[in-house]
Amino acid sequence: MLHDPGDIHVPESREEPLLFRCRDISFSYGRKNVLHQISLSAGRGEIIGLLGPNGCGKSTLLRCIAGVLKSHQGSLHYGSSSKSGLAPRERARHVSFLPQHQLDVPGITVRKLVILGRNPYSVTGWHQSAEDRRAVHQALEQLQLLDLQHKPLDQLSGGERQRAWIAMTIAQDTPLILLDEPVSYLDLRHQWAVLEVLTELKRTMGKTLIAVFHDVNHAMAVCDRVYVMKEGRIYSRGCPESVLNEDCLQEVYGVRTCLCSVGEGERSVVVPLCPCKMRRTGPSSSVKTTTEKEGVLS
Ligand SMILES: Nc1ncnc2c1ncn2[C@@H]1O[C@H](COP(=O)(O)OP(=O)(O)OP(=O)(O)O)[C@@H](O)[C@H]1O
Repeated sequence: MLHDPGDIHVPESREEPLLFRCRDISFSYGRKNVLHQISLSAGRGEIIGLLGPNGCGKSTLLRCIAGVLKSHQGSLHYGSSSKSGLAPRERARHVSFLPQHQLDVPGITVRKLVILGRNPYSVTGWHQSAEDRRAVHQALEQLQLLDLQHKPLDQLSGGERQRAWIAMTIAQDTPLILLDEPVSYLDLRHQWAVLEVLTELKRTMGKTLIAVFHDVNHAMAVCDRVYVMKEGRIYSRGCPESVLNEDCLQEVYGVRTCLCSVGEGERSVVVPLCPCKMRRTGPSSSVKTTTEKEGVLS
């Protein structure tokens, strides 16, 4: 059962001006219908999370929003312009998009990759303006890549490469930034460092971000609103704390979870309850926590 009123055209009540909205987007790959009448909006300075199980259509939706795929039905608006009203170069000044998988660019250095993000602004070939240099330096600094900027991309680890692509996307300096699983290859420290960068982009520069997350706790921590998808439809949407509850996660992912408060109760985290095979079965269990192994627990 779908919980989302957006599927039946209920307008969202929003106080801030909308930066982006799409209405009734549908998309098929050949005969395979993947998106069914999706409506979504994003205000200025909002982080929107797209969540849902593998194959539910998140990347396809993001690619439709980016204009990489042309939806068969529905409308897209960036600010007051309809998507069809924007030339590709103009659109690239409005929307940047980091896909889930990137092409190999043999031999290119990190810095040169990030400079490519400035392409929509170049008027005289490859000459870089002071603004280009500032944006490139800032993106490299934000993604902690200054030390790696002259290294070829193909000599970096997967996570370093991911940060370089995010830096390129940020250097494009667009009001709307679309990110498909931006932290999927990153270690714990860099995951949270990148999430911090996304929050800063919103807070200090008023950027609007729409990002796919697989980790519901990432969405819980940084998103103002989330859209949870199931089988090509919006199942539920709203603020993360109210949407990402046990019932929703059970229904959408088929996983039992428990919502816990952390700190002084200012933040909620989702803890998946392990399936029976992994569950400890009592004192005879061979699985022990680190503290138990060290004999800290009696
Ligand atoms: N180029 C393509 N041609 C045909 N079918 C495709 C193509 N790309 C994706 N699909 C199918 O469309 C559906 C949605 O795919 P999509 O990549 O949008 O899902 P997703 O929610 O982003 O999944 P994941 O979490 O695994 O990245 C899937 O069933 C997938 O097999």
